[in-house]
Amino acid sequence: MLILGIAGGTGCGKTTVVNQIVEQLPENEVGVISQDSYYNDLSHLSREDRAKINFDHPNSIDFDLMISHMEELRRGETIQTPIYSFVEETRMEETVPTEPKKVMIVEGILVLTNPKLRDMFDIKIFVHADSDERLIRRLQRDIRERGHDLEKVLTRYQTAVKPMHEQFIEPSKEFADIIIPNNHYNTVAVDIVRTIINNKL
Ligand SMILES: Nc1ncnc2c1ncn2[C@@H]1O[C@H](COP(=O)(O)OP(=O)(O)O)[C@@H](O)[C@H]1O
Ligand SMILES: O=c1ccn([C@@H]2O[C@H](COP(=O)(O)O)[C@@H](O)[C@H]2O)c(=O)[nH]1
Repeated sequence: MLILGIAGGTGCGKTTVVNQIVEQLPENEVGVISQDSYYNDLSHLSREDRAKINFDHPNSIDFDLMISHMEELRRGETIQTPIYSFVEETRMEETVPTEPKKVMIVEGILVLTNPKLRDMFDIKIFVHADSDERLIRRLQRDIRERGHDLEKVLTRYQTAVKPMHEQFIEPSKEFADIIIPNNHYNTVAVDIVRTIINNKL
Protein backbone atom coordinates (compact mmCIF):
# COMPACT_ATOMS: atom_id res chain seq x y z
CA MET A 1 0.00 0.00 0.00
CA LEU A 2 1.21 3.51 -0.88
CA ILE A 3 0.09 6.12 1.66
CA LEU A 4 0.08 9.85 0.84
CA GLY A 5 -0.42 12.44 3.58
CA ILE A 6 -1.78 15.81 2.43
CA ALA A 7 -1.78 18.72 4.90
CA GLY A 8 -2.23 22.49 4.69
CA GLY A 9 -4.19 25.24 6.41
CA THR A 10 -7.94 25.50 6.31
CA GLY A 11 -9.20 26.57 2.88
CA CYS A 12 -5.88 25.93 1.14
CA GLY A 13 -7.67 23.47 -1.15
CA LYS A 14 -6.73 20.03 0.24
CA THR A 15 -10.12 18.46 -0.48
CA THR A 16 -10.22 20.03 -3.93
CA VAL A 17 -6.69 18.82 -4.76
CA VAL A 18 -7.51 15.30 -3.52
CA ASN A 19 -10.70 15.21 -5.61
CA GLN A 20 -8.76 16.37 -8.67
CA ILE A 21 -6.08 13.70 -8.09
CA VAL A 22 -8.61 10.93 -7.57
CA GLU A 23 -11.09 11.78 -10.32
CA GLN A 24 -8.99 10.33 -13.15
CA LEU A 25 -7.75 7.29 -11.26
CA PRO A 26 -9.47 3.89 -11.06
CA GLU A 27 -12.02 4.05 -8.22
CA ASN A 28 -11.21 0.60 -6.86
CA GLU A 29 -7.47 1.37 -6.48
CA VAL A 30 -7.47 4.66 -4.53
CA GLY A 31 -9.10 5.50 -1.20
CA VAL A 32 -9.31 8.72 0.82
CA ILE A 33 -9.29 9.17 4.60
CA SER A 34 -10.14 12.63 5.92
CA GLN A 35 -8.90 13.88 9.28
CA ASP A 36 -12.27 15.64 9.58
CA SER A 37 -13.88 12.22 10.19
CA TYR A 38 -11.74 11.85 13.31
CA TYR A 39 -12.77 14.88 15.35
CA ASN A 40 -13.33 13.70 18.93
CA ASP A 41 -16.79 12.43 19.71
CA LEU A 42 -18.45 15.40 21.45
CA SER A 43 -21.95 14.00 21.60
CA HIS A 44 -21.88 14.13 25.44
CA LEU A 45 -21.55 17.96 25.30
CA SER A 46 -24.32 20.47 24.66
CA ARG A 47 -24.31 22.34 21.36
CA GLU A 48 -23.27 25.49 23.24
CA ASP A 49 -20.28 23.74 24.85
CA ARG A 50 -19.25 22.10 21.58
CA ALA A 51 -19.05 25.54 19.96
CA LYS A 52 -16.36 26.51 22.53
CA ILE A 53 -13.99 23.71 21.44
CA ASN A 54 -10.76 24.65 19.70
CA PHE A 55 -11.15 22.55 16.54
CA ASP A 56 -7.73 23.57 15.26
CA HIS A 57 -5.68 22.14 18.14
CA PRO A 58 -4.20 18.64 17.65
CA ASN A 59 -6.01 17.53 20.84
CA SER A 60 -9.35 17.94 19.04
CA ILE A 61 -8.49 14.96 16.81
CA ASP A 62 -8.77 11.31 17.83
CA PHE A 63 -5.33 10.47 16.42
CA ASP A 64 -5.23 7.12 18.27
CA LEU A 65 -8.29 5.92 16.38
CA MET A 66 -6.99 7.37 13.12
CA ILE A 67 -3.63 5.61 13.50
CA SER A 68 -5.16 2.28 14.48
CA HIS A 69 -7.49 2.54 11.47
CA MET A 70 -4.51 3.17 9.18
CA GLU A 71 -2.78 0.13 10.69
CA GLU A 72 -5.88 -2.00 10.05
CA LEU A 73 -6.06 -0.79 6.44
CA ARG A 74 -2.39 -1.65 5.97
CA ARG A 75 -3.16 -5.16 7.23
CA GLY A 76 -5.83 -5.41 4.53
CA GLU A 77 -8.78 -4.99 6.91
CA THR A 78 -11.92 -2.92 6.30
CA ILE A 79 -12.50 -0.15 8.85
CA GLN A 80 -15.64 1.63 10.06
CA THR A 81 -14.88 5.31 9.43
CA PRO A 82 -16.69 7.74 11.74
CA ILE A 83 -18.95 10.35 10.15
CA TYR A 84 -18.55 13.94 11.41
CA SER A 85 -21.20 16.60 10.95
CA PHE A 86 -19.86 20.16 10.64
CA VAL A 87 -23.39 21.49 10.99
CA GLU A 88 -24.04 19.66 14.29
CA GLU A 89 -20.34 19.91 15.25
CA THR A 90 -20.21 16.35 16.49
CA ARG A 91 -19.63 12.75 15.41
CA MET A 92 -22.68 10.93 14.06
CA GLU A 93 -23.78 7.52 15.33
CA GLU A 94 -23.43 5.97 11.88
CA THR A 95 -20.10 4.87 10.39
CA VAL A 96 -19.11 4.13 6.83
CA PRO A 97 -17.15 1.00 5.84
CA THR A 98 -13.83 1.86 4.17
CA GLU A 99 -11.92 -0.85 2.34
CA PRO A 100 -8.13 -0.86 1.96
CA LYS A 101 -6.94 0.24 -1.47
CA LYS A 102 -3.55 0.05 -3.18
CA VAL A 103 -3.17 3.80 -2.67
CA MET A 104 -4.60 5.59 0.38
CA ILE A 105 -4.65 9.41 0.62
CA VAL A 106 -4.91 10.88 4.13
CA GLU A 107 -5.81 14.56 4.22
CA GLY A 108 -6.32 17.14 6.95
CA ILE A 109 -4.96 20.32 8.49
CA LEU A 110 -3.00 18.48 11.20
CA VAL A 111 -1.95 15.20 9.57
CA LEU A 112 1.73 16.17 9.41
CA THR A 113 1.82 17.29 13.06
CA ASN A 114 1.45 13.81 14.59
CA PRO A 115 4.80 11.96 14.44
CA LYS A 116 3.31 8.45 14.46
CA LEU A 117 0.80 9.19 11.70
CA ARG A 118 3.41 11.13 9.73
CA ASP A 119 5.76 8.14 9.82
CA MET A 120 3.12 6.04 8.08
CA PHE A 121 3.16 8.30 5.00
CA ASP A 122 5.33 7.30 2.04
CA ILE A 123 4.84 10.74 0.48
CA LYS A 124 4.12 13.89 2.48
CA ILE A 125 2.51 16.84 0.71
CA PHE A 126 1.71 20.35 1.98
CA VAL A 127 -0.77 22.48 0.05
CA HIS A 128 -0.01 26.19 0.41
CA ALA A 129 -2.32 29.15 -0.15
CA ASP A 130 -1.87 32.63 1.31
CA SER A 131 -3.81 33.32 4.51
CA ASP A 132 -6.04 35.99 2.94
CA GLU A 133 -7.02 33.56 0.14
CA ARG A 134 -7.72 30.85 2.71
CA LEU A 135 -9.86 33.14 4.85
CA ILE A 136 -11.93 34.26 1.84
CA ARG A 137 -12.47 30.64 0.76
CA ARG A 138 -13.28 29.54 4.30
CA LEU A 139 -15.82 32.33 4.75
CA GLN A 140 -17.60 31.40 1.55
CA ARG A 141 -17.52 27.67 2.27
CA ASP A 142 -18.54 27.79 5.95
CA ILE A 143 -21.47 30.11 5.27
CA ARG A 144 -22.58 28.11 2.22
CA GLU A 145 -21.94 24.55 3.41
CA ARG A 146 -21.33 24.41 7.16
CA GLY A 147 -24.20 26.56 8.46
CA HIS A 148 -21.98 29.26 10.04
CA ASP A 149 -22.51 33.01 9.89
CA LEU A 150 -19.97 35.76 9.15
CA GLU A 151 -19.37 36.61 12.81
CA LYS A 152 -18.84 32.99 13.84
CA VAL A 153 -16.32 32.37 11.06
CA LEU A 154 -14.35 35.53 11.80
CA THR A 155 -14.34 35.07 15.61
CA ARG A 156 -13.20 31.47 15.25
CA TYR A 157 -10.56 32.51 12.74
CA GLN A 158 -9.08 35.07 15.14
CA THR A 159 -9.30 32.99 18.33
CA ALA A 160 -8.40 29.49 17.11
CA VAL A 161 -7.78 29.02 13.38
CA LYS A 162 -5.04 31.63 12.94
CA PRO A 163 -3.09 30.99 16.20
CA MET A 164 -3.24 27.20 15.75
CA HIS A 165 -2.18 27.55 12.13
CA GLU A 166 0.88 29.51 13.21
CA GLN A 167 1.69 27.20 16.13
CA PHE A 168 1.08 23.78 14.58
CA ILE A 169 0.16 23.71 10.89
CA GLU A 170 2.62 26.06 9.22
CA PRO A 171 5.61 24.50 11.11
CA SER A 172 4.55 21.04 9.88
CA LYS A 173 5.38 22.20 6.34
CA GLU A 174 9.02 21.35 7.07
CA PHE A 175 8.12 17.64 7.01
CA ALA A 176 6.69 17.83 3.47
CA ASP A 177 8.40 16.17 0.51
CA ILE A 178 6.32 18.25 -1.91
CA ILE A 179 4.77 21.71 -1.44
CA ILE A 180 1.92 22.55 -3.81
CA PRO A 181 1.32 26.29 -4.38
CA ASN A 182 -2.46 26.62 -4.60
CA ASN A 183 -3.35 30.31 -4.71
CA HIS A 184 -4.61 29.37 -8.18
CA TYR A 185 -5.76 25.97 -9.39
CA ASN A 186 -2.54 24.03 -9.92
CA THR A 187 -3.19 21.40 -12.57
CA VAL A 188 0.54 20.75 -13.13
CA ALA A 189 1.07 19.73 -9.49
CA VAL A 190 -2.06 17.57 -9.56
CA ASP A 191 -0.75 15.83 -12.70
CA ILE A 192 2.63 15.18 -11.04
CA VAL A 193 1.04 13.56 -7.98
CA ARG A 194 -1.28 11.54 -10.23
CA THR A 195 1.75 10.31 -12.20
CA ILE A 196 3.45 9.17 -8.98
CA ILE A 197 0.31 7.25 -8.04
CA ASN A 198 -0.10 5.77 -11.52
CA ASN A 199 3.49 4.48 -11.38
CA LYS A 200 2.60 2.63 -8.19
CA LEU A 201 -0.57 1.22 -9.75
N1 LIG B 1 -7.09 26.95 -6.18
C1 LIG B 1 -8.27 27.40 -5.79
N2 LIG B 1 -8.72 28.58 -6.23
C2 LIG B 1 -9.93 29.07 -5.82
N3 LIG B 1 -10.78 28.43 -4.98
C3 LIG B 1 -10.37 27.24 -4.52
C4 LIG B 1 -9.11 26.65 -4.89
N4 LIG B 1 -9.00 25.46 -4.25
C5 LIG B 1 -10.12 25.30 -3.51
N5 LIG B 1 -10.95 26.36 -3.69
C6 LIG B 1 -12.25 26.57 -3.02
O1 LIG B 1 -11.97 26.96 -1.67
C7 LIG B 1 -12.86 26.33 -0.76
C8 LIG B 1 -12.06 25.50 0.22
O2 LIG B 1 -11.45 24.44 -0.50
P1 LIG B 1 -11.25 23.02 0.16
O3 LIG B 1 -10.72 22.11 -0.90
O4 LIG B 1 -12.48 22.60 0.89
O5 LIG B 1 -10.09 23.37 1.19
P2 LIG B 1 -9.57 22.58 2.47
O6 LIG B 1 -10.01 21.14 2.30
O7 LIG B 1 -8.10 22.75 2.42
O8 LIG B 1 -10.18 23.26 3.64
C9 LIG B 1 -13.83 25.51 -1.61
O9 LIG B 1 -15.02 26.24 -1.79
C10 LIG B 1 -13.09 25.32 -2.94
O10 LIG B 1 -13.98 25.22 -4.01
O1 LIG C 1 -17.05 21.15 14.20
C1 LIG C 1 -16.13 21.70 13.57
C2 LIG C 1 -14.92 21.07 13.34
C3 LIG C 1 -13.94 21.72 12.62
N1 LIG C 1 -14.15 22.97 12.15
C4 LIG C 1 -13.09 23.65 11.38
O2 LIG C 1 -12.75 22.86 10.26
C5 LIG C 1 -11.44 23.21 9.85
C6 LIG C 1 -10.74 22.03 9.21
O3 LIG C 1 -11.40 21.62 8.06
P1 LIG C 1 -10.90 22.06 6.60
O4 LIG C 1 -11.83 21.30 5.70
O5 LIG C 1 -9.48 21.62 6.46
O6 LIG C 1 -11.04 23.53 6.49
C7 LIG C 1 -10.70 23.66 11.09
O7 LIG C 1 -10.01 24.86 10.81
C8 LIG C 1 -11.81 23.87 12.14
O8 LIG C 1 -11.80 25.17 12.66
C9 LIG C 1 -15.34 23.60 12.37
O9 LIG C 1 -15.54 24.75 11.92
N2 LIG C 1 -16.32 22.95 13.08
